[in-house]
Amino acid sequence: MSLSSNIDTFFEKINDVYNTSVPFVVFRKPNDTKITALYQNSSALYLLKSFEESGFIFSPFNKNESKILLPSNNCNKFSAVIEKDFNVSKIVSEFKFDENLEAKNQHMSIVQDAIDFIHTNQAKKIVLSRGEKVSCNEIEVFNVLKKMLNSYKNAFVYLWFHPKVGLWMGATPERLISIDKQLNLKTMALAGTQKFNGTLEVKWEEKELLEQQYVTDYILENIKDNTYKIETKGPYTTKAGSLLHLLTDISATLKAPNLLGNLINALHPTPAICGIPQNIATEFILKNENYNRAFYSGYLGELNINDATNLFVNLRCMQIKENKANLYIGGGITNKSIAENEWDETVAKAEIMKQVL
Ligand SMILES: C=C(O[C@@H]1C=C(C(=O)O)C=C[C@H]1O)C(=O)O
Repeated sequence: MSLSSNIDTFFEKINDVYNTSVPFVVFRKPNDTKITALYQNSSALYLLKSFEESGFIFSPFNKNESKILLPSNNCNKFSAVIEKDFNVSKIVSEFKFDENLEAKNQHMSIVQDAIDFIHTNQAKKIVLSRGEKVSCNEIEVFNVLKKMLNSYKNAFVYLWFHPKVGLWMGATPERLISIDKQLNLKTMALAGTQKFNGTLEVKWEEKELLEQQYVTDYILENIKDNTYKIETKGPYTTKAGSLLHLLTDISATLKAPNLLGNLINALHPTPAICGIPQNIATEFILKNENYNRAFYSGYLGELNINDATNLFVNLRCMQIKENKANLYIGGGITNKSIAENEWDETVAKAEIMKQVL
């Protein structure tokens, strides 16, 4: 059953849920004013068995690992409308982070290895990432969530918790796939990054144009067996917080409802977060990134809820443990990449989360 309440009651209720330590998720879709909470009536860990199930899915990056589901039939739901920005303290929490020379050298070194590997023509693009730990004096997760909701209106903003897994939150600009009752499908090719300096009228270099084109080509190739009426719009410049990306919107119609699982498996992981060719890029990532991506660059969202599916790629996200935030950030490497610029890109992406901590 879904209940609608006012926004203060909504946060009181979700705070109570959090205090009972049951699995839950709070989310708001891009450019929407509705915020929804879903919480389980036990602390069981449910793993997805089939893409025909209904609930909120939380999938790791690695395709071979289990996906977690908060199943609709074991969950309660409530929602509210956000009418205005939240009143949140403007005080930025005091924090230290380990953005030291060692982290920089380490990241630049694996980026350089990827550039060299790409020059051997075994891969065209590899997305490399890193984790960064931020220690705060205090993290009040619902306050952080409210800041994200205020600041990142065109992102999918969420807070996900499972007592057996941990607490994740993020504000992602990237839709993996949305499908409505009529089987109309929306996805996107998002890649290429530069800082926003007051205008969307910017020039993109060949490196960014190419790395984004790889994503568009891959998506079009991989949806074609299961869809028809494919249309594209773009690439155009889009803003995500203080960053700009290149975006191509892709729409189509799914041939039959039972093809959803095939389609998700055909899409994830796209070259926006993995690379080209997928198997070689995945192998390079798993072998060379010296940390576990876990749920970063996996996907999450509503699966078959009211006959609709809305999944997003888990980017601009962090895992919170007590007063530490573990940020996850990455970027696409091609033969035109420069290691130091790739480092700077991850620093800029980390800023998106540091701003709300
Ligand atoms: C990998 C990330 O972002 C992805 C990589 C981008 C890039 O390489 O320019 C841009 C947007 C996303 O597709 C991230 O935010 O961690």
